[in-house]
Amino acid sequence: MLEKLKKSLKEAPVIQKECDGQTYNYFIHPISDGIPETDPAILEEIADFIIKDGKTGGIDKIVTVEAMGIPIATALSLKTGIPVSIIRKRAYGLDGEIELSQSTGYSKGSLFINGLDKGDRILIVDDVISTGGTLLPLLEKLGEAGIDIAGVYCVIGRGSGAEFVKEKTGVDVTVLVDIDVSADGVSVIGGVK
Ligand SMILES: O=P(O)(O)OC[C@H]1O[C@H](OP(=O)(O)OP(=O)(O)O)[C@H](O)[C@@H]1O
Ligand code: HPA
Repeated sequence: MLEKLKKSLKEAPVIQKECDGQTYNYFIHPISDGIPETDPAILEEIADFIIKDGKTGGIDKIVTVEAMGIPIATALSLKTGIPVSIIRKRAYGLDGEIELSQSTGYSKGSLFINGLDKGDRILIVDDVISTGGTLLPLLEKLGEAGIDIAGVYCVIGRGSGAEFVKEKTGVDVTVLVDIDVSADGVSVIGGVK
């Protein structure tokens, strides 16, 4: 299961990023960074797994976060015919736009939700969950806006972000592959069976 993804993760280089006086071991992989290039067979493995998992029925929109959720959401959209809505890092000033603050282990910024309506039933997909500092505020804002979450998939999980989000929101985050990242590289430590 997801063998191409797992094999490629073990080959991912790691660099150090500094944020708030802390060093973050940042892995570089086609799914999380588009570098060196993305094998469509890996995108297909991911989309096929999510579809087989059975939560795409009755969904109005696949929702993802700019930038690296986009290829995953697009692969899923092409296979299911479900449209994609993208949470962007820039403001548009449209009526009903919702801003939220995002923090990762290496960055801070704002995200802007547009194009989702109260009562929409959505599936969220993203490339990575690490601290949960992106997904937690996003789920909170979507909840306040009356959006119905059918499922959340993060392809790569590192650290305890998924558990943190579950504890704070009650929402289950399905992580396809769990990894450990050190300055020496990436190891695959678990994931969906
Ligand atoms: O659990 P967290 O610590 O929040 O990390 C996960 C987030 O980090 C990356 O976003 P980034 O803003 O770097 O976006 P990118 O897709 O543009 O690389 C990734 O796409 C997730 O959204
Ligand atoms: O280490 C990382 N690499 C790529 N994307 C990420 N998003 C959170 N952590 C990471």
